Amino acid sequence: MSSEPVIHCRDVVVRYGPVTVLDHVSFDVPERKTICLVGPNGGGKSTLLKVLLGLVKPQSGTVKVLGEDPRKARLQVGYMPQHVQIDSMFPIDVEGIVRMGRLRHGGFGFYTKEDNAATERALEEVNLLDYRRETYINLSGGMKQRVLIARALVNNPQLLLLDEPTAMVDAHIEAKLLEHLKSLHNRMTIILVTHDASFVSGLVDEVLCINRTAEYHPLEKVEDRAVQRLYGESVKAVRHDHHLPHGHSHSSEEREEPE
Ligand SMILES: Nc1ncnc2c1ncn2[C@@H]1O[C@H](COP(=O)(O)OP(=O)(O)OP(=O)(O)O)[C@@H](O)[C@H]1O
Repeated sequence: MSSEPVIHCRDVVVRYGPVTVLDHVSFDVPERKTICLVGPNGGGKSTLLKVLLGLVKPQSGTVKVLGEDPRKARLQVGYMPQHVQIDSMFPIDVEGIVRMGRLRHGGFGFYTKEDNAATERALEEVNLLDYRRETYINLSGGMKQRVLIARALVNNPQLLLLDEPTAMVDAHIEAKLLEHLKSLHNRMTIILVTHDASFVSGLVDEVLCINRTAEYHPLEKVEDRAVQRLYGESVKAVRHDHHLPHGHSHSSEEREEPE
């Protein structure tokens, strides 16, 4: 592979009406790095992910994903959103959710054999093949999260974007997700947004702090007080010790998880 960065942003400006959300943001992400995005609420993290997905077009600046315009690179980018709105009157199964990741722009219609095989592989990867016919909305937070990861992986992407992947799960599920991300680390470039930065210990190569601007900080620097003032409390939690805090919990709804 070439040494071209997987992500290249130069002087990217995004405004919503009169409000500048990203102000001359410039950074590169080299191949097979795992980068954590941290920053205060409203700092522009989700907007930056949308720019990388080609969903938000900057007013100015250059964005290249895998050397292309983000919209062209879209099929090589896996995306796990924070939430998926599923109407409870529309009982889509696990397989249906994952297969959605195979939809091409304007390509509604029948799924091919390849689509079905890719769906199966992705479900196997997250160990949920036996749950393929279960109704998605009935699953626990941790299982839903794994289904969404399978959907993000279904095109065997070169770049994986995860928006708050631990937002709805308990500490033991976090630990499993961490192990899974470590296993993907050698295969693809990973960008993850998190408020729960203790989760990323031992996984991320660098932290990209976003607060209207973007700045890389090596892990050891983000505990610096000046950095914390700029980018908020979330930065504080990035540590090198590789344990998850005991009793740390986001939800009590978990049911027994398949290993
Ligand atoms: N579609 C939109 N129209 C107008 N303003 C928006 C839109 N999307 C986001 N914003 C505003 O842009 C700013 C940045 O939002 P963004 O969601 O990117 O931040 P964030 O860092 O992801 O925040 P959080 O940590 O709370 O998820 C916020 O002030 C938000 O209210």
